[in-house]
Amino acid sequence: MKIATAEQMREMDRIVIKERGIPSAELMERAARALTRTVLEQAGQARDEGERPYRVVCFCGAGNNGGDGVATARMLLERGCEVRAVLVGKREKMTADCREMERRLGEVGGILEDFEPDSAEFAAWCLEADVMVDALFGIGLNTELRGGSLLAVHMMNTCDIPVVSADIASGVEADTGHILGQAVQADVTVTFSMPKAGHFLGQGAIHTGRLEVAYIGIPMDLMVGVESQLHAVTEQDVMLPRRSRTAHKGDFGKVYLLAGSVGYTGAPVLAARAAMRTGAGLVTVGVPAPAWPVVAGKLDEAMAHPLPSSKDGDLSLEATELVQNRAGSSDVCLIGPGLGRGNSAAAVVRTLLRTVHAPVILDADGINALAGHIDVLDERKGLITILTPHDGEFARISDEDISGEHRLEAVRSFARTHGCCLVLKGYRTITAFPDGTAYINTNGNPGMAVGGSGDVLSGVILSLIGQGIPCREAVPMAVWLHGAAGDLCAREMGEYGMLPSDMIARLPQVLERQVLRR
Ligand SMILES: NC(=O)C1=CN([C@@H]2O[C@H](COP(=O)(O)OP(=O)(O)OC[C@H]3O[C@@H](n4cnc5c(N)ncnc54)[C@H](O)[C@@H]3O)[C@@H](O)[C@H]2O)[C@H](O)CC1
Ligand SMILES: [K+]
Repeated sequence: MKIATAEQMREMDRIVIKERGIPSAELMERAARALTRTVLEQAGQARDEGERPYRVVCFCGAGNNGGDGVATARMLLERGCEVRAVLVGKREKMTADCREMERRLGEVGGILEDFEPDSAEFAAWCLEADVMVDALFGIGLNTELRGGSLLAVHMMNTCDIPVVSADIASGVEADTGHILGQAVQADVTVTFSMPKAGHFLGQGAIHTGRLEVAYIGIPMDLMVGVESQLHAVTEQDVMLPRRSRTAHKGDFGKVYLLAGSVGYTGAPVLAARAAMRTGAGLVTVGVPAPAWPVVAGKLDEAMAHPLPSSKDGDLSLEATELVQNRAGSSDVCLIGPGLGRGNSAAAVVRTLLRTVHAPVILDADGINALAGHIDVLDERKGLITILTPHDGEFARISDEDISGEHRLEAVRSFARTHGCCLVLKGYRTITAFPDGTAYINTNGNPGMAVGGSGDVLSGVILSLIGQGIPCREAVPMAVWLHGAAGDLCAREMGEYGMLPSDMIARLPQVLERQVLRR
């Protein structure tokens, strides 16, 4: 799903209103309809309306986001709810559409009160509310919250009542996810037409809660025409091709893994199993000889072969030629899970990068082998290299600042500079390509933050690329599928006890749901 900037949204609105003849107030009505639906849904989840009508308080700013809130208040009133709409801001600053919505609210007997933060009566009324609507600021927010706005945010965040935000949680900067002073903690955000980067990046992602994207009638050609290099990956974006009835194993990729060492025998097993469970045709695993009996004993379908190793069990330089031959005759290679940080293993990795022309996925110690040798990656420009670091591994190979809202730019900049695909793992994993296109993942949970989880991801990527899915689709899809398997585990067994092997076991179900039926 494409992500739009605040500027692109404003431009779309301008064209719709000026050139397509849809009045701005009509867009606001449609936005309010979507908000109203979600507010009623939220209220209905907490209690049955039977005993007394739902009670909703709408905090409205003076801009058009506030206008959405005022229109929502009217719709809820018409639906029989008890509603109070309060203006948080100066009356003289109200936009024309916000004023128009106040007039329409008056027509059905409602009023837009001034927000009185010190009113005990208002506070007591709010405490009995079923839902709060946050319509203080949307994409127009440009300075830190102050005065009444801050107090309204504080009320919403401390009342323990579900909050529905209009467009974006107030206080979150739409293009960065940066918090301007303080921000509303929404339970649900209903955004209009297209999502914004602030819904997914930095603290903004946390403040957004569940995100709903409401279509409010902006003509499709305008949305399709938005030139965006930023995408959010959701279930609708993940489509796996249906398998040909006449297929054989050669059609689904011959993939090679160079992984494992003494003490790290689980990583190659998890990555190979994940590759198999994602549908790879033939999986071969090269493992240093001392670790080989353990790895081979756990893999039935994959073919594990022992490699020359040093006395301490690390891969030795003598393995180079053998590995080069295996890797060279494969469709794609994954190098690194559990490979260890020995000098000879790192040297073998670098030689492979210099000589193997197949796409290479570097994970864990495969990435560490680039520390101080980033030129090896640069020299591969033109050949596909995919790096899947977590923050620590990324820090070892780059000087980029990955804190908060800098994360997206850091990943993009690295992918651009080094001509690779970079997957920075973590909450809202980001995948970037050399042309600046980036994908933000939207699923997953903290139960996935455990050793072995990354090995599963690299195995899924390996498998999809081996099956011929272009890198640009395969990598963001793999990240989402990995997250979906994790979410399924969390639902079934909780975030504490789930293991990477449980995620592998659920990959088949997750994949099957995404297969194109036509
Ligand atoms: N995109 C659409 O299709 C539609 C958008 N709608 C809604 O309109 C808002 C954007 O409205 P806008 O009036 O441009 O901005 P805001 O309401 O977000 O902000 C109002 C105004 O406030 C000033 N301001 C900014 N920061 C502060 C601050 N910290 N303190 C005080 N004042 C501040 C600034 O001048 C802003 O211009 C969009 O998000 C949607 O919710 C339509 O209703 C439907 C169509
Ligand atoms: K808002």
